[in-house]
Amino acid sequence: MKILADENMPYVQQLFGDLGTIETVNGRELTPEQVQEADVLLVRSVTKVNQALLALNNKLKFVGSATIGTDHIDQEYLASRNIPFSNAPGCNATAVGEFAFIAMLELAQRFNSSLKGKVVGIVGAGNTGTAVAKCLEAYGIEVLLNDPLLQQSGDPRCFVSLDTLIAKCDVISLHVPITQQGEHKTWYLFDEARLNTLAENTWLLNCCRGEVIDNRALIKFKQHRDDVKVVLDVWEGEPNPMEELVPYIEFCTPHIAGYSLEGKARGTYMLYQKLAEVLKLSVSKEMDTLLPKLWSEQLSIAEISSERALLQLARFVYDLRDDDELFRKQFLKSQGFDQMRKNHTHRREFSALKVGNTGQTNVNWLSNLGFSGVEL
Ligand SMILES: NC(=O)C1=CN([C@@H]2O[C@H](COP(=O)(O)OP(=O)(O)OC[C@H]3O[C@@H](n4cnc5c(N)ncnc54)[C@H](O)[C@@H]3O)[C@@H](O)[C@H]2O)C=CC1
Ligand SMILES: O=C(O)C(=O)[C@H](O)COP(=O)(O)O
Repeated sequence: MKILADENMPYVQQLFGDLGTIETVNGRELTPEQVQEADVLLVRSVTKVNQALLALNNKLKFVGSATIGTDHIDQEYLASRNIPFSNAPGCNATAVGEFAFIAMLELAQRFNSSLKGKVVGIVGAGNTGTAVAKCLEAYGIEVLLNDPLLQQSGDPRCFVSLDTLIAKCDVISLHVPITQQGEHKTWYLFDEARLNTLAENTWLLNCCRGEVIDNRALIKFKQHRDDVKVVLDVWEGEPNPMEELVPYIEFCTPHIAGYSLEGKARGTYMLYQKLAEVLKLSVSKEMDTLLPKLWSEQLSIAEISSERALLQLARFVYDLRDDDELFRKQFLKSQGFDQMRKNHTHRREFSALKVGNTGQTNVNWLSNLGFSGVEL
């Protein structure tokens, strides 16, 4: 069996090695000729899987995408050819949640403000949006949710309209899939008109898909609204963000909010489980055996005395400033955006850090934030 896998997918050899021959490929440049002989195709978000890509292949038994988003997959076409497909829902939700939380702490530090006391609005309350809310609520932040689809489906949480969220929130974090049709389409959800409704001093974060914000309109908006601060992990026209936009953005990253080691491993592992199901094989491998041990056995914390101390702890896990600095140096170089993604050192999730309480004060809330080993 020939298994074609994106070169940026960790643990493919360990999980799929027994099942066939693995060939790794650059997912962004994959051609129909390369796919021709594949029995299994494992991709990430940069590969458009459609009729054009699969035109020469008549033996494909499974397509898997180790991602949450599925906008790069023509699922209708796969179904028409009876090719089973699976993505990896939720695989990197914790990574995105922690990324957005850390970015908010960084904004607070940069603008001599405090995250504590702000109201945060989450647009899209699925896996990633809920993961952000979990971090914020552990830290005692008030969160408002907007998700008309979940609201209509009877989700028992409390929801507000997007207009109310914009009016009431100091911080807005976007977590919707990209959709181009229907009543709740998200393409340019934040267009010029909506950007102009943002309250003074709003912080806006986009960790979902670039086109949820009209990036040209954002440039125009920022030219006269320096009070609004923006964090972008995703960009319209990836891998080529608009050059004029970058100077207006506080923290720039190349679509790596979901790049925790655990998140990527979970993505590959979920595809392994799905392929085993499709091929009727038993699942013989455990995900936990893939990951390196806990990152630090013990970090004893007397107290987190201030938001600054919390940011120090967060930076110990992931220092967003490093990626931002590299992004500004690299994004205009040929392949700069993709090289940064390819070479990204996977950060660990909070759960990889074992935090010990010295008993002097109550730091139990850190376990709600996701850290391991906090004594209760
Ligand atoms: N930057 C990154 O590295 C990553 C980006 N993503 C992106 O984030 C998106 C969301 O991921 P998840 O939360 O896991 O997906 P999910 O499917 O669990 O949740 C998305 C939520 O958005 C809601 N929604 C859809 N249209 C909406 C609208 N117009 N207004 C408000 N809510 C709306 C849906 O009802 C759903 O509850 C993915 O589709 C993907 O595009 C996901 C993972 C990593
Ligand atoms: O899961 C998703 O959806 C994402 O956006 C991915 O985390 C992005 O990573 P790649 O699949 O492009 O490596």
